[in-house]
Amino acid sequence: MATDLRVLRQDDWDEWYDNLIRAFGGIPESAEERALWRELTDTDRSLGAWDDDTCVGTAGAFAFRLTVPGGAAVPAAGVTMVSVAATHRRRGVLRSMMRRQLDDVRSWGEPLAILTASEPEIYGRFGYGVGTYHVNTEIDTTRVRLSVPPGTDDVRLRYVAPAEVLGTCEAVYARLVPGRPGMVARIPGWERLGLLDPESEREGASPLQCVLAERGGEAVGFARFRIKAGWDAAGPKGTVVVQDLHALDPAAHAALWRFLCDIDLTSKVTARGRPVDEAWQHMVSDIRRCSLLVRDSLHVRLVDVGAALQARTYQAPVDVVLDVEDTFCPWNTGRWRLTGDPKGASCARTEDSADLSLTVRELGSAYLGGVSLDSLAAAGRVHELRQGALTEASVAFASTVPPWLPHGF
Ligand SMILES: CC(=O)SCCNC(=O)CCNC(=O)[C@H](O)C(C)(C)COP(=O)(O)OP(=O)(O)OC[C@H]1O[C@@H](n2cnc3c(N)ncnc32)[C@H](O)[C@@H]1OP(=O)(O)O
Repeated sequence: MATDLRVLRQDDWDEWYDNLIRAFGGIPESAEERALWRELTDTDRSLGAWDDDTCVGTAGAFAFRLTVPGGAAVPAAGVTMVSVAATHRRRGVLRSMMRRQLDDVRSWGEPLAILTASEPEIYGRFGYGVGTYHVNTEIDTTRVRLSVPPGTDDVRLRYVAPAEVLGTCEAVYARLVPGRPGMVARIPGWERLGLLDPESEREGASPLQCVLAERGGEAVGFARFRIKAGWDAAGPKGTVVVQDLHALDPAAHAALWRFLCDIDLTSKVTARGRPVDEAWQHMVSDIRRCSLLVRDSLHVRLVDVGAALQARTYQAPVDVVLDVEDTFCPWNTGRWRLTGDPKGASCARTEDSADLSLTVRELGSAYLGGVSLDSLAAAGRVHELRQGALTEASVAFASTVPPWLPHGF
């Protein structure tokens, strides 16, 4: 049975989206959320697989700009809304969509494709590597106290209605994007996702609350969170469920975390998807009382190896020949000379002998500077062909600021 793969038409969106929702369990979203995803869907960049008149496969690609080491905002297809009907699974529908999609991304001139995976096992075969990790945490605030840096008490916190200060919060977010590899500049409408607050998804917690951090009347950070009240025989046992927290400086960061850890009638703070290097981890009195679960986050695929590698900078001088294997996108296969430093880079095809050999998947993992080539080599996934090349490249590819993607998509 052959399915027909075609670009999504506006009129087909409802059936297309229903296939996606069903593949994720079939629980309908609120009307507001559905309408927002419809608005955010770029139909010209989306694919549907059809069996006669029935939609059996979906895949989209947001037109993102991704911050890479050095601060450039590089076009990256944000692969999303991937699903195949359970009636048609494991017959190659996903593979056909990934084939068409990566060909499209290449034709659009976007050097990168990125995604957050429902299951990490799916996308490696298509050349994606895990490029960022994040931390989920649960802090026992009955036992943990924060030692905060100087200036924390100068930060003023106030409750505000989340929608009223959306523009202010977005301005804070926008200032952070260039400084952190892995962050994505907002596309229009995306900011409203952060305000979606259907009661059905709160799991008994309060409506969304927002606290703005200010210094001298200027916004320097914000936190959005919910409170899940709870009691047992010994008294209050509420949980603070953090949704977003962004701060422009260490004092604002500390003020917001101290506030969240200190709310009366709560004994726990939970936060998902936080950066691996977040400063609060070094302020707490007892790190063992803060469970830290590290998870894969952004999966990165170099669609155009040369353009991608020269779009970022390198934290130390590097001059290496990479022998790249890319079975799914063979236009990348071959030897590439990468020359770079903290100011810029060039990457072009070469006939020179190789210093390192690896697949495009390892390049995707190392690309944002959060996974070291050295550790990939220790796993047998990168091979050193010239002595010293591995250390040289590992040091150069690393990023002082670990990459972080603050949200899924
Ligand atoms: C970026 C995102 O949107 S992530 C969201 C992904 N979607 C979901 O998880 C929703 C539920 N799952 C599904 O809709 C489907 O099962 C999909 C999309 C994951 C897979 O679709 P299928 O059409 O069954 O995949 P297809 O038949 O093309 O498989 C291609 C290869 O991937 C493998 N594969 C597919 N799904 C999985 C999986 N969940 N885990 C491990 N391997 C998988 C297949 O075995 C096959 O391997 P091979 O190349 O070695 O033969």
